[in-house]
Amino acid sequence: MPQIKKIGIITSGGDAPGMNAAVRAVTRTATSNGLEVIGFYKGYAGILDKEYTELTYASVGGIMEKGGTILRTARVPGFKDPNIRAEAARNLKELGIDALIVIGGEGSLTGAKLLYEEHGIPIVGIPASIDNDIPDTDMAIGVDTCLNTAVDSMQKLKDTASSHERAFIVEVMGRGSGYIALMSGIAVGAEGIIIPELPIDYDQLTDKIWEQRKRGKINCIIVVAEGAASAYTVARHFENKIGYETRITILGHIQRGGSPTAFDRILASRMGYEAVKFLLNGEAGVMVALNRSKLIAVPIDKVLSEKKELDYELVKLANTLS
Ligand SMILES: Nc1ncnc2c1ncn2[C@@H]1O[C@H](COP(=O)(O)OP(=O)(O)O)[C@@H](O)[C@H]1O
Ligand SMILES: O=P(O)(O)OC[C@H]1O[C@](O)(COP(=O)(O)O)[C@@H](O)[C@@H]1O
Ligand SMILES: [Mg+2]
Repeated sequence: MPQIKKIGIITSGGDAPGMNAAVRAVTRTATSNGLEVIGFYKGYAGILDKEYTELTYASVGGIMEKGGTILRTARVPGFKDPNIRAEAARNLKELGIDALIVIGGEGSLTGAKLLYEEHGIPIVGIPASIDNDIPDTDMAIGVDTCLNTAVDSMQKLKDTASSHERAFIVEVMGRGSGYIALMSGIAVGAEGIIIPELPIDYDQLTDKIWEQRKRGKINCIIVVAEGAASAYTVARHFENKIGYETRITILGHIQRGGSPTAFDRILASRMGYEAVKFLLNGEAGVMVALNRSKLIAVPIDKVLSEKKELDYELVKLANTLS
C-alpha cells in the first residue's frame, strides 16, 4: 500500500451516540502520526458533493460528549449504483485522500467494501448502529447508550403502569434485529418480549400475563421490536384478554439521541484509535471489531457475508426471570 498522508472520514447511515468520540479519536490519532484528516459531511453525499472540512487536533475538542454526529449523516440510495461509486472514488483521488474511514452500520460498510474492491481505496470500517446487527463485533458504537435510554424510559412507564394497574406495549427500534428489545426487556424485567427472530406466540404470552395478573401483579411491560410487529398490532391481540387496560408507547428516535454513555465513549475512542493504527500498519478492507474485550481487524467481506446471530440463551433467561 502507498504511504498514507491524508485520510478521509465519514459518518453514514443511522446516527449512533458515540460517533463523535470516534471522529475525535481518529483525528487525534491520525494528526499525532503526522497525517491530515478530511471530514466529509453527510456520509457518502459529502464525498460526491465535495462538502468537507479539515479536522484538526483542536477542532475535535469538546465533541466526545455530544450526541448525534458533527459530520452529520445521510442515507444515499444512489451509492448502490457503480457509476456513482466511481464518481466518489474520482473525487477522493482528486482531493488526495489516501484512505477512508467509514463509521456506520451494515449498509455503510457495504458501500465501503465496494469502494475498496472496485477502486482499491484503502478502507477501514468502524461499526456504529444502535441495532447491534453488525456481525463479528460484540458491540457496535451507540448500542449501550440506546439501551440505557430505552431502559430509563421503560422504567418510567412502569411507574405509571403500576399506579393505574395497566399494561404498556412499548415499541423499540430494531429493523431486522431483536437485540434492543431483548436486552432492554431483560433489564426492566418485561413480562413479554417480541422479536423478529422468533415467531410470535400470542396465546402463550396471553396465558402467562393473565396468570401473573391473577397472582396479583399490578403492571405489565411488553417490549416489541419494530421489525417484529407494530405496537398497535400487538395491543389489538391482547385487547380484553390479559386483565389490564392497555396503553401504547413508541420510543422512536429518542433511542438514537443523547450524550453517549461512558461505555460508548470508551468503545468509540478505542475503535477510532485502532482504525488509524490498522491503516498505518498497511491493513485495509477491514472492520474494527470488539471480540471478547479485545479489538481485532475482521475483513469487511467476511462481516458482510454473515448475519449476526441472536443469543438464544438470553431468550431463555428472559423467559425464566419474568
Ligand atoms: N448495497 C449497497 N451498496 C452500496 N452502498 C450502500 C449499500 N447499502 C447501503 N449503502 C450506503 O450506505 C448508506 C447507509 O446505509 P443504511 O443501510 O441506510 O445505514 P447503516 O449503514 O446504518 O446500516 C446508504 O444510504 C448508502 O449510501
Ligand atoms: O432514521 P430512519 O431513516 O428513520 O431509520 C430508522 C432505522 O434506523 C435505525 O435506528 C438504525 O439502523 P441503522 O444503524 O442500520 O441505520 C433502526 O433501528 C431504524 O429502523
Ligand atoms: Mg443497519
